[in-house]
Order: sequence, then C-alpha cells, then structure tokens
Amino acid sequence: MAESKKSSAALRNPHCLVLSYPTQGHLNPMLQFSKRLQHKGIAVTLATTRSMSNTIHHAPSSSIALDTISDGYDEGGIAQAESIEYYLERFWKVGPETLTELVQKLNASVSGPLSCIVYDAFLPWALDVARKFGLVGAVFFTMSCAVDSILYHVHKGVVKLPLAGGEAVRVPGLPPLEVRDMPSFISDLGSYPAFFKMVVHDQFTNVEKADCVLCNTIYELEKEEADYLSNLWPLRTIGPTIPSTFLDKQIEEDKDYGFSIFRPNINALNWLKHRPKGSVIYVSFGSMAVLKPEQMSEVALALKNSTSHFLWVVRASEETKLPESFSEEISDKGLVVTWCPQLEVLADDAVGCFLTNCGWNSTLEALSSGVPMLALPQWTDQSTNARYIMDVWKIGLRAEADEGGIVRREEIERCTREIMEGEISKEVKENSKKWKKLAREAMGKSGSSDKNINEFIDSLVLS
Ligand SMILES: O=c1ccn([C@@H]2O[C@H](COP(=O)(O)OP(=O)(O)O[C@H]3O[C@H](CO)[C@@H](O)[C@H](O)[C@H]3O)[C@@H](O)[C@H]2O)c(=O)[nH]1
Repeated sequence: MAESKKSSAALRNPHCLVLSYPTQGHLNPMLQFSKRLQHKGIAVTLATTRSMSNTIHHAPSSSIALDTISDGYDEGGIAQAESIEYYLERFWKVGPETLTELVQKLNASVSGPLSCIVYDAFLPWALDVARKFGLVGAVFFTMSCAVDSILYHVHKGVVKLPLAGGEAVRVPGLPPLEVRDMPSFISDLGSYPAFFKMVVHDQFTNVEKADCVLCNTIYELEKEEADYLSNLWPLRTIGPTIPSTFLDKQIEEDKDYGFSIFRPNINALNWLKHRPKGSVIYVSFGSMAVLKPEQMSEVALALKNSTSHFLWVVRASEETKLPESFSEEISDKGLVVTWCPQLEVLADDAVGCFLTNCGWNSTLEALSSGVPMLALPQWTDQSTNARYIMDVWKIGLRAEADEGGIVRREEIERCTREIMEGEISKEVKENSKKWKKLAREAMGKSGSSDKNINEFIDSLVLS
C-alpha cells in the first residue's frame, strides 16, 4: 500500500465508504449490503453522485450515513450530458477528485477514519483512491458471477469477438451458451460503445489488484461459476442483498428496499389482497428498459387476453405506449401502476408468475420470494439471466421472440399459461420453493453469504 499506515483508531472501529454507480439497480444492493455491515458493527457511509441523490423520490429509513461525490453533471447526471461517452469521460475525471475530497472529509469525521472503500465495479478508479490513502479496496459486482465471468473472459481475449453465430460459446466455468444468451453489449456489438468499454474493459482493468471481490449472488446458485472465479480473484459471494425481513429476519424491522427514483403506488398491495392465491401475473421491466411500442402493445394484448389477473408496472415515461383506453378496457382484471413496492408484491401469495426483463435485482428478488418467472430480457446482462432462469435453475421460461426481435402475444400467453397451470407448472413451482429456502439459508446465521460477510469484516479488523 502506497501511503500512510492506518491509525490504530481505524483498526479498532472499521469505517467503510461504500460507493455506488448512480442507478437504482446499483445503489439499492449496495445499500442493503451496507445495512448488513452496519448490523455487524461496522460504521458505514454510503455515497453516490450528487445528480443521483437529487433525483431520489424516496430515501431509505435506515440510519446509514449518506454522502456524495460528483460525476461532473450535478444538475442532471447522464441525462444532462451530450452523450454517454462525454458523461463517462467527465465522470472518470471529476469522480476521483471528488472521491479524494470525500475520503479526506470522512477521515476527519466523528465516525472515525476510513478503513476501506467498497466500490462499484463500474467505478474501478476508486481503487487508486483507496491505495492513495492506504485503505482496503473491495470491488462490488452487482451482476451475477456468470455474467461477470463472461465479460471478464471477453476482456481477456479468451472469448473472441465477434461471436460466430450458430456455434456454442465456451466460457470457462460456465455451461455452453448460445450467442443470444450473451450480455447484449457483446451479442449486439456496437449497440452502446461507451457502456461496452466500461462493462467489458474498464471494470476488469484492476480487478486482480482488489483486496476483495464481493459479488451479489448466492454461492449455491452459481457454484461452478463462483469456484472458477475464486481461482482468479479473492471472491466472496454475499447475496442476495434483500432486506432481512423478506429473507433471514436477522435484522429486526428491516423492510425498506431503499432508494426509489419513482413514487410507488401502494394501492397495488390492496388490489392484490383481493385476488386468489397464485392468480396474478406481476409484470415489470425494471427501472431502465425502454420497450419498443410494438413490444408494449403485444404485452398489453397478451395480458388482456389472458385468463389470469395482472399487475403491470408501466413507468410514467412508458405510459404513452399503452394502447388507447387500455386501462378502462381491462376493468378490474388488471391494474397498471407507474411503480410499486416490488418486494412486497412478490411476497404476496396472490402472485403466481413474474413477467420480467430479468434485471439481476429482480431475478434475485423473485427467486428469494419463490415466484416463477417468464423472461423477456431487454438488454445488458438480462439474456444471460434468462438462460439460467430457464435451463440452469429451472424456475421459469424464456419467451421466444420472432425474427424482428418482438415477443408476440400468443407466445406470452402460452408461456404464462404453462407457468401458472401447464405441464411444467409443478416443476417450476417446486424449484422456486427450493431456491427461496436456499436464499434464506445463505443469508441466515452461518449461511454461505453470512459467513462471507463475517470473514470480510474480520479481514478489515485484521488488515
Ligand atoms: O415497480 C417497481 C419496479 C421495480 N422495482 C425495483 O427496481 C429494481 C429493478 O432492478 P433490476 O431488475 O435489476 O433492473 P434495473 O433497475 O434496470 O437494473 C440495472 O442494473 C442491474 C444490476 O446491475 C442489471 O442486472 C440490470 O440488467 C440493469 O438494467 C428492483 O430492485 C425492484 O424491486 C420497484 O421497487 N418497483
């Protein structure tokens, strides 16, 4: 470590700075991890960008201290930037400078000097800042081990691009995959060049130098993938990062999912209360995916034709894509809301199937709630998650798109019927129950994730 020896105060009372990339899908898992650390006696400050903190509608009720750095666009974040390229370029310049200022401020704070920076894998320059101050640097991956491994092996040139269509893709530690199972940045080369650079290259440039690699997954869920990566990195699986009330119940009254950039509609929960057990399809495409209008209309018609009830989250920015007078036509068969408390929805017995884009948070939340999934992946890691949901964990189906990339209404109806009452229904329900139990056990006392968090803390105390 380059500079200064840590003071004895830092050794006695570990204080962690947890730094998240500014999106809801990254901030919340890192908040939940912070709560676990705090519950186990570590002082934690959670930081993201000023622009992100300005867009938050609902802040968590936890007692975690919050702070900010700058991405260079304090007024509007990425939406204010000329392009994704400009945004990331400026963030990479201003981020380390303002992170340095934050570390100096926290080192002089009442919580005591920092021992460690847990930084989002998307912000690899944070390791240089940690080193400058002689702090432990732990990188945090918000995606699955399988996805991290694919991206890493592309970065290393082990998996060569462009991928040859029709051939199985071989990634060490993973089952053979198809090109369409790959994260979108590599199966659809050129789709988002700046994100490609960040996700395939930047996040792995110094991963081998990190003191610890934390991954929001469950060891039992990705044994082969995690074992393989453990030979390369000091990996610790620490997920699922879900409030304790919905999982292991070790932390009292820990229900709050955290930050929300949209206002949740709690009517959704009352509406669900009046539906029979297992009768509702819950539909959500996460906080970022933008559906083609044609896809939106196919989903709408499938839900309208289906024999099941449905609860559909259509973010305000997507509402104009709904067919005209859709909400009136469906009357009380379905409910459309702009946002909902997803974990509480998934925990409700009325929900029998989750039609999802397969973001990793949603995948872990459904799996931990024992709800089978119908996968309609949209971008980034979601196709890989969809493949695992259907073929590895066998807790759902992946809907097939036509040649134009649109999943038609008949396919959605067929798959939801299969999951709710068809031949595979029993198998996916039983597997879902099994994973729900395993997720609880992993986070429960002495479970694989709980043990890994304890060992991480021990390493901070001893370092
Ligand atoms: O009405 C809703 C809908 C969603 N959520 C929450 O929003 C989160 C959505 O997360 P996720 O399913 O992971 O999707 P994104 O927010 O789009 O996450 C981004 O970040 C993830 C982690 O890197 C990736 O796996 C995704 O593909 C990427 O799109 C979940 O925690 C949900 O509980 C709500 O609270 N209410």
